[in-house]
Amino acid sequence: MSQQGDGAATARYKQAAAEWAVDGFVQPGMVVGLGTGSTAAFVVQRLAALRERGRLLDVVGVPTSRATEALARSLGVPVSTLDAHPVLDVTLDGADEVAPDLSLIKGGGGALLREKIVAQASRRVVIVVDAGKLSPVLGTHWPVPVEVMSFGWRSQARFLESLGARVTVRHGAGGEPFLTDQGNLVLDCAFGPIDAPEALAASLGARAGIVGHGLFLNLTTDLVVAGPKGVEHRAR
Ligand SMILES: O=C(CO)[C@H](O)[C@H](O)COP(=O)(O)O
Repeated sequence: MSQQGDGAATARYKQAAAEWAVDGFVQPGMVVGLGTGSTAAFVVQRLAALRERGRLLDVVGVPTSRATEALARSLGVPVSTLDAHPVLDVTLDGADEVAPDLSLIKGGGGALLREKIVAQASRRVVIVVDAGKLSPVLGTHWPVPVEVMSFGWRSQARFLESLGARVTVRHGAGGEPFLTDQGNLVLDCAFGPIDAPEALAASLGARAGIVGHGLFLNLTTDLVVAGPKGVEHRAR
């Protein structure tokens, strides 16, 4: 799932931002949260390329999805678990939409729950994006993914509609309902521009059956954004 499309220029910006972030934030011996999606894949590829040059050999990654774990293993990047490393030095991850205060919508790849767990366990959360992800107000360009248990999911859909969302059940490429790594459904909730994300997050967080949502508030410590003018770093 991709909002802006993955044109060649967008892919180049994602790669440039990912490489800048790895080079700038990953130090020898660190335990690094590895996000999910095409930008996070560039992070994993950079770590693998540096390993091939004999650098960052003792860095260990904690993947946020089975897909990222498979990629890291295939490229020879060592992986571990959050249980083995309950506090991470830094996490590098992408995002779908980034507001000026560095709050985010995430979960386009369906890994929102593990991504948030890993981000909350990290001393530093570095979000890596192409400039097309920047937005004046969360919700302007992207729905909020909400992960729900399949038990009673229609009840959650009605609840989300009562909050003002247009709700779509996410499906996989083959037309089957998309299931997260936890076996849950994702309801993509188009709210339009969200005036009060904290209040919305509180409502979502209080509802039984909702196991996670893609509003990432007060988690980003650093943003690395790449676009036609180059790479820019913003710290919160
Ligand atoms: O939240 C995510 C996955 O759950 C991704 O970080 C987000 O969807 C951005 O993806 P990409 O880097 O492919 O544009």
